[in-house]
Amino acid sequence: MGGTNDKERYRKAVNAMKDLGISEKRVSEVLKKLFRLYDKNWEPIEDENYRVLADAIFEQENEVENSIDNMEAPFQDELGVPPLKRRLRSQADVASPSSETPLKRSKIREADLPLVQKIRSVEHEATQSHMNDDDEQETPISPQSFSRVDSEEPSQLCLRDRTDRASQHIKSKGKEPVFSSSTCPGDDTADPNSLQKQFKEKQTEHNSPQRTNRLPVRSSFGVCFKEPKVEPGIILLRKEKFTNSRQNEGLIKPKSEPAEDFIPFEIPLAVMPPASPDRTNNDDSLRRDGCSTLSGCTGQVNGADIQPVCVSTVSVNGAEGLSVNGCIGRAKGADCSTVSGSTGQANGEDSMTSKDKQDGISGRGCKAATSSELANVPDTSKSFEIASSPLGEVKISLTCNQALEQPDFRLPSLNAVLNAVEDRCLRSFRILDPNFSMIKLMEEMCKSYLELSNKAPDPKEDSLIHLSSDFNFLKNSNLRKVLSGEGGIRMPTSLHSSDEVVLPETPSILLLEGPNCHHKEKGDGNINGEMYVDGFDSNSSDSRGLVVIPQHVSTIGVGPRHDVNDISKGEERVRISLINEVTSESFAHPFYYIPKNIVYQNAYLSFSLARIGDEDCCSTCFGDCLSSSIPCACARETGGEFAYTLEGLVKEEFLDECISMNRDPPQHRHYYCKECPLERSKEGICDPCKGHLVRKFIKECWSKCGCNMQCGNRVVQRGIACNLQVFMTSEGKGWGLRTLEDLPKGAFICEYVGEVLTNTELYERNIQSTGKEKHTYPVLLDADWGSEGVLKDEEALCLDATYYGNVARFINHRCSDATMVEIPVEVETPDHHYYHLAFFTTRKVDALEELTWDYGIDFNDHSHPVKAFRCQCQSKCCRDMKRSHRTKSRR
Ligand SMILES: C[S@@+](CC[C@H](N)C(=O)[O-])C[C@H]1O[C@@H](n2cnc3c(N)ncnc32)[C@H](O)[C@@H]1O
Repeated sequence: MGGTNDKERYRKAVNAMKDLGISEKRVSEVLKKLFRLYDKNWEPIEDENYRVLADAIFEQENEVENSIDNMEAPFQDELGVPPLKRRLRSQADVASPSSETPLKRSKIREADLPLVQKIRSVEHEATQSHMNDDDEQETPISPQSFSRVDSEEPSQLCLRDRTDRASQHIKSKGKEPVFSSSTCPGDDTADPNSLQKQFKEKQTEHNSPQRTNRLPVRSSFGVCFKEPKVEPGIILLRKEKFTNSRQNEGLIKPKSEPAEDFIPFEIPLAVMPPASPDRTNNDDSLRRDGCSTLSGCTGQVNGADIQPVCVSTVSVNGAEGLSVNGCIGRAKGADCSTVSGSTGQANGEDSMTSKDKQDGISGRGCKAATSSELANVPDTSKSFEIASSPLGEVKISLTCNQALEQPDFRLPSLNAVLNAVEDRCLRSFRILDPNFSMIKLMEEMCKSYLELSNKAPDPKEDSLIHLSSDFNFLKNSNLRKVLSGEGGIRMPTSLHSSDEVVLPETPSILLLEGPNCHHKEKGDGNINGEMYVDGFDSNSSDSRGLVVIPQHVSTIGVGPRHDVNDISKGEERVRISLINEVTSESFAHPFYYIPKNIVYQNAYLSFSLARIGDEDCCSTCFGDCLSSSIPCACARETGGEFAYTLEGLVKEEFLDECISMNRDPPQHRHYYCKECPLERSKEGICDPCKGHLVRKFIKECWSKCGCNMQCGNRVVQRGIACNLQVFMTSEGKGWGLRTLEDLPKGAFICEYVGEVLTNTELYERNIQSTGKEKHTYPVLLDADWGSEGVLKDEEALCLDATYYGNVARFINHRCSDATMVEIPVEVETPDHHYYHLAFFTTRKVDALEELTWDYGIDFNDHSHPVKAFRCQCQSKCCRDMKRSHRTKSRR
């Protein structure tokens, strides 16, 4: 058993199923069972163009889907069903009472009973055999354990049987129309040549929120994982080394497994150690001008496709000089060394892909290696191929450096990893499209990479992406953090207290510009012709990174592009331009411009009209409240007088009080929480509350008021009205905000906009920080924290403008005599737990003057583990003592 004949037949079966869009892995699993069932006899399996095989695969898939559909969410979690999809699924189920009931879904067609039953028997037998080698007795499975479906039920027709359809198709493949319109009314898949299309549609159907029945777990239909193939340059090692206990858990292991001699059933993915310079450069026996292939797999290569159980080195290509973690495809015409391991039995030709053969390079330069050479292959790093361009020239792989050697390391399934990433994306990047798929995204990346690498370089442009030949830098990089939604920095900052809070990072992966790109703090950033990415550690040999971006394009690598003529994308009433007259640094802030706050996830914000009592609105007012002789109810908050003048400025007295509070907080009243959310979120002992300034609020009219939008008591809600510009500061503060027009004292500039987070969410964002980030953008909405008993977490709110924010995220700090002061403003809700933080000028400000704000940092509090930044505010009253001493001594 396990001879060439078997291999050929196995391969044929795989190819036949491939035509139906079924992955080799799925085929292998089922084939293995059938093979046992039919006593290693191929005929019944091959009969009718593999009808039995197709039936069994589809049936098994139906069963898995059904059982998962019927599971409780926690179990679906374990299986990696994405929460969004789960939500959609349950909505769809509720919305469609007529859709399949769980009972119906769990049914199995009567016609298929014997086959399924038999397979189960075999599985059962094998399990028993696995559990107790001496126990050869078959435990009968009762037919009653399978429900029956009324095959006459019309509503079942469309839903039911891809099994039937596939079988019919197989029977008459290529000869006649298979799916008659009578099979399923409205079915447009009757085209005999479009089975692939049909399965694609199945997939769409699965992913569609409108779907009324089930959403699948990831399967070979749901997401097309790239089936592993042996590429030139892949070293195949023994699969035993890469199995782990988890994978084995689900396996049926009969006493003897002849089928495994030729069917690589167990490990679903190629495991590829990435190119290490040592290996590729020093080990000539394994490298021949481009690629080496070792095969040590017991399951082995036969022609074009293969091989789940492969361990490969890198395909290093000579031609383009590109290597992405060893995953760039072999350059055409490169030689190939093939090494056969002891049990693996590939010859050079067999291990070539079909494309290789087309290229006419099959076997050229291939040489055999011994199993001792194979054993010398360092095995410290493993990569899992995840996605690739259509022909496999570019691939993305995931590397687990040395992780596999760790005793506790458990190889997660790719499904679980992808689901986790998709979850993170849903949370962190607001990706709401249920069809969003990481795999597709990565495939697009491969395609784009390929396209760009094939494009003749424009001599005027230095714009091609240079990817590091070693992606190990991801280990330490911000890029990884950002892509995974992690990131942050511990720094002391709070608007107005010296409390240390943990702040999120700027996702500073980004991508410097053109040939001049450099990072000030990291030397010239150019190592081996590659540039540093902002935030990467120049001391680490791993720090080579991405350089994208041609000089003339203001864009970023991850996130949106920004229009330098209006970074607000037209979301504000005025345009907000951006300019850099100081450095060559491009604008590379990976944030989304939002003009209004948006809740991130758990923050509790309730804007119901019912909560606004008569005393908190002016429902009988008309026109402009400020023109009325008697102030309306909305002035109650400010002591019966409106805070704004008829000119729309904050009244001087009110403003001065707010300024004074900021300049000298100890002189003003503080609230002390019984249990401070800031302290509560820290680990260890919960320190007493350090106090929160009792602030003066402005209350604006709102929707329950009778006045109009031009009412003088609606200033902040009308949005930015003056001409602002984001500019590069000359003092080393990075980007800043300035006015392009003269402004009077008390003028509204903008509000601080960002994601509304709970204090815990902010804390969680930041415990994942790397501590290297340059800029941070959180503020606390803590004005009311101390006034209530014990604040629930969902009521302890913060704003974080790191990923989503408005122009205020560019406002720099200035100690004490800043040009702006922040004032809390109520608009939608009369209570103080959520409010808008609005900036007003503290004095007359001239055109082109920087707009600054006192963050309230206590630079002298040395208990802070990390200082926010070295203050460059240039104020005579600068509180950063070191900075001011240094400045004085230089004078
Ligand atoms: C809210 S951001 C302001 C915009 C920031 N300059 C930028 O380029 O994105 C706050 C960060 O700006 C920098 N910054 C703000 N004020 C500063 C000051 N007075 N001196 C030095 N750096 C300052 C610090 O890196 C701080 O973490």
